[in-house]
Amino acid sequence: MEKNVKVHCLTNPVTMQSVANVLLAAGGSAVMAQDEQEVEEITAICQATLLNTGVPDERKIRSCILAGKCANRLGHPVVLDPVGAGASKFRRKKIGQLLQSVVPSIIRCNQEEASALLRAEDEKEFLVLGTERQKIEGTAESCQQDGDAVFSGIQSGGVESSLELELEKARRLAVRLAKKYRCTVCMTGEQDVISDGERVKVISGGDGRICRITGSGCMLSALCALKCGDGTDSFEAAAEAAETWRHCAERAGETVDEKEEGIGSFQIRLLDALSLKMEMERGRRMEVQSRMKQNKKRYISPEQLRLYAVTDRKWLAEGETLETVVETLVRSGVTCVQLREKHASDEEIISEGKKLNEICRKHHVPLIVNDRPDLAKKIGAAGVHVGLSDMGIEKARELLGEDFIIGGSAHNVKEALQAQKAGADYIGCGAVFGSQTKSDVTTLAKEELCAICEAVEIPVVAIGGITAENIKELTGTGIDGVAVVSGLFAAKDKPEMVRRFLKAFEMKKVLTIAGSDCSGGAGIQADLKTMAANGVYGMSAVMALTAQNTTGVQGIMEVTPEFAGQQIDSIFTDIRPDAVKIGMLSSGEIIHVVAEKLKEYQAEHIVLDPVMVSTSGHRLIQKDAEQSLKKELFPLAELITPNIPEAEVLSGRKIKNAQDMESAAEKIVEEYGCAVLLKGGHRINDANDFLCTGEKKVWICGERVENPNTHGTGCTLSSAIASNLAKGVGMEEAVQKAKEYLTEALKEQLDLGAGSGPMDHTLGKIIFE
Ligand SMILES: Cc1ncc(COP(=O)(O)OP(=O)(O)O)c(N)n1
Ligand SMILES: Cc1ncsc1CCOP(=O)(O)O
Ligand SMILES: [Mg+2]
Repeated sequence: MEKNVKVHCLTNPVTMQSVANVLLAAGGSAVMAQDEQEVEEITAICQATLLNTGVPDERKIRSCILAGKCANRLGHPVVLDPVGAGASKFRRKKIGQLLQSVVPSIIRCNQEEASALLRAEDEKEFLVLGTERQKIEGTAESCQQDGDAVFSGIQSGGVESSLELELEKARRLAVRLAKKYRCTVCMTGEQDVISDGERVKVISGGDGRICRITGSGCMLSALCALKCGDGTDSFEAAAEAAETWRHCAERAGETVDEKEEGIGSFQIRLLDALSLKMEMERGRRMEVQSRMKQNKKRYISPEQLRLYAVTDRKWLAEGETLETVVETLVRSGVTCVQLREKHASDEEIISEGKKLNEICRKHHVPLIVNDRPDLAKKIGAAGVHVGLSDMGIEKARELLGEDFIIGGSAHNVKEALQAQKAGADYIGCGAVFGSQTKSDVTTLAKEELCAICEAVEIPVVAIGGITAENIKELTGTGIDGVAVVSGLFAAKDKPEMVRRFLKAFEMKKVLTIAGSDCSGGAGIQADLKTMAANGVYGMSAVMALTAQNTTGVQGIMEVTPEFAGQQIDSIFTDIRPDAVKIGMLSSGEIIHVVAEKLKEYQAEHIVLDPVMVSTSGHRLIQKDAEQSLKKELFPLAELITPNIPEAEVLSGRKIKNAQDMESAAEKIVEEYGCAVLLKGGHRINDANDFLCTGEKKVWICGERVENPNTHGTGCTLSSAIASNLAKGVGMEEAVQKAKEYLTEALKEQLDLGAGSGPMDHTLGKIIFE
């Protein structure tokens, strides 16, 4: 919050004081007026209006309507908290009337209230919510995670948590309500769902104790009003408020001493957490401001360059205009916009630029003007992009001073370093995939792009022919974002296209289904370390605990098949993995459950390390389990990674040399239909593996590293391959990169334990100190 935002609160008598305190703690202030004779005057001197219908009566609703209409006229944001909207006919009617007269920016409600607001129109929604809802229809709301004061005394016993809707239903509910009232909905519950009808954000975390506090929902509504009172887009404001509130609840929960303190202390800690968070943010903001002042430079962060939309009217469909399309794109999540209209006159660029600038400013997205520093200045844009045949960067800086962003183009490392030296704030590199928008371009090789990213300190964006499909080929190049013309402007469904582009930047998630190695060198421990080092988010479903160390295995305790399945359910129903690595599964029953679950969830990119025979030749799983593995899991795998003894069992052939390896791998591919990476190991060669995918047969050569500590190399290799596949890398490159990672880990020469020790999965790098 930059300035002290005043929120006009028409509030709930039960929570009036809490609302005032929360606004003060968050750095704003509350002004409370309710009489019809003064509400409009007070609305006008505040920056936001909060309509909490609280304990409604005719006069209160009339005042809410007057204040809401006045705020609408003045363009001030209005937050509506329709307390207990479905609890009585009177409430339903009065809140309905209010919504006919006032356009809210945000409706902050719980799921019951959301349904009640939709109910008049669509009775079916209630049926979808199930019988539990019917039990309380027309009565009070449940605990509802936001503890609204009015109803905290009349909860209908025993139905609280069973009233929570499944997330998907909650999402649909929020989207429908947002569409119906053309506003943002901030719907609290087990998880908070924020939607403006197009965008949806789900927020989790917090602390269950918050629902035992009177008025926590009212306080959140006040935070929503405060956030949008400073001009923040209502969707962002609601999401920020809900995130802040859950964060504060978590902090409060952590600081309450459960033995000594009760719910009263929790409430105080909640306020403490809020004020401390705001203090910290204020401190950080001042630091950034003073840094910006010192540098006197407009700063563009790598995040702001993530999805950079570059205009070209030629891609617009009938009925579309640059303004409507840019508005849709930035609302959907585009992070930067460039006005690039090669055939427009100066006057047209200035007038179009001013309109786009307004839209971009509203959504806090920088507008950059192509080629012309002079026009960027006239428009008041955030910056300019100049190429090699335009005005040079130094000259542009002279003209614009230190406050404008300047982007430069580069096609090789030398040009990139020159642009950086000349004072560019970011670099655009292309055309990475050719282009139908710009004809006079040469294609920039991926290797050159990697070298540029490595060489410069400033952010780099790739440009040219980038689509939601081919963007994954840019994974691992080091770019900070992509600049896109036709891929966005010619898209039919633009919000969906933005979502697809942004998804490419999301952190990828990988699941390991394997056994634990308490000594940390192999099994799920090695898998998780490998995933972290390879930049993906690791998750694990533990199939067995082993007591082992570098000298051997001392004990095994399997989980039950039911529990094995339960873990996989927990993972897939919340954080869907982009790839799965399967390691040691010791019984046929567990293998069966794993196969069924992976089929049920249609898991992708399954890499299976068939831990059947140790490198020394010992069988590690029972015969029936081996059959289940072959019959049930191999057909689901994209790749299996046997060592030589395992490949001998699978192919039924002896493997004595490289040629035997090739024919054994081909036989396995033929029989089981999945790709095979046959690991050379010390019996044939130390570092070369044979990859056979059916279409392609290739030796993947690696560097031989003298290191006796090889505990967990198989787990590490397969996890690294799964991580690469999750990032969208093709199979051959995924294997090649995984082998390089393994080589580096071996080269660290970690030497722990009495036997064959583990590797250093961090490659000796400490990422936080
Ligand atoms: C982000 C971004 N990168 C590169 C370019 C290309 O600029 P330039 O080489 O000057 O070519 P034109 O766009 O002027 O045709 C760009 N515009 N944006
Ligand atoms: C301006 C520019 N510079 C290199 S390629 C290009 C055009 C990119 O357009 P598209 O994304 O439609 O290929
Ligand atoms: Mg140019």
